[in-house]
Amino acid sequence: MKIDVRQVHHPEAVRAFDTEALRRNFLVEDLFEEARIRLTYSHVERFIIGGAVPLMAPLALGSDKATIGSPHFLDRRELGVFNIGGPGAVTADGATFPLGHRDAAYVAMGTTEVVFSSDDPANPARFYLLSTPAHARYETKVVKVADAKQMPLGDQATANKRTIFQMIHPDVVKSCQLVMGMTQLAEGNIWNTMPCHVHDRRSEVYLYFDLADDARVIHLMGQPDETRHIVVADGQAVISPPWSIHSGCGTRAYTFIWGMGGDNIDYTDMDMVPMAELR
Ligand SMILES: O=C[C@H](O)[C@@H](O)CC(=O)C(=O)O
Ligand SMILES: [Zn+2]
Repeated sequence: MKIDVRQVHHPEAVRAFDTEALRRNFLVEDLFEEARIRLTYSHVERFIIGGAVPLMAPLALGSDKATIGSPHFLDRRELGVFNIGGPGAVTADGATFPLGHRDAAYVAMGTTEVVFSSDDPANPARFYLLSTPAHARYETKVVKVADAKQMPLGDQATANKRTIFQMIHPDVVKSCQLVMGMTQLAEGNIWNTMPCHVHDRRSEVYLYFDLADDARVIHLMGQPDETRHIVVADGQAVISPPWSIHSGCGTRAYTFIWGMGGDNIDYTDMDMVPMAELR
């Protein structure tokens, strides 16, 4: 198994990046390939960002000497799994956890075998994976989208009416540093996370999905006074370093999975950026 590696950058260096360099360093494309697990290792927060699309044969999550360096993927890590495809299951050390469309699972540190499967290869599961280093073993648990902590946000007038589903969150499941959930925009709404924020003590990854083939999200990144954009298609993820805003405007409504790691697990700990400071 080969893992694509992404380095970290000083924000002053990123100011000089052209479109191609921004995409090569911060956008994760081709996450979901049939019958494969694809992984990207980012030195930002040591996130591992992945996709698994099992067909007939289940797919086992292996480790990698060059990046992880432990015999098993989760020896010193925890894992969030979100199913954005058809019904499937994640099996952790022999215990099978069924995951329907948009359900999630938290997989505990110390799990030696993690296997992904689809119920029907004609309508395969699409598992989005986000992993961070961990220091303690908590409980592997399914979080059904119906059991998420829901938070309505935004307004139709500002085209940002949306629902936040907090799923891997201290109020729902215990984790070391991983905090994850999903944000669904209401029909006719296009903006996420605007007004925007930063949180220097935490990094974040956004995985955009539920976009038509010809729909795009114009994702905004960069320091608040040095913003850049990345044009994102369905099933692609953007890495947001601690110094970067993370916000987006779609050509129509979409859904995204956000995941954070870092110095605290307080979802509300954000430094709001005043509109007048954006450049
Ligand atoms: O730190 C929190 C994250 O950036 C997201 O949860 C924000 C988000 O989903 C939204 O405003 O739509
Ligand atoms: Zn954030």
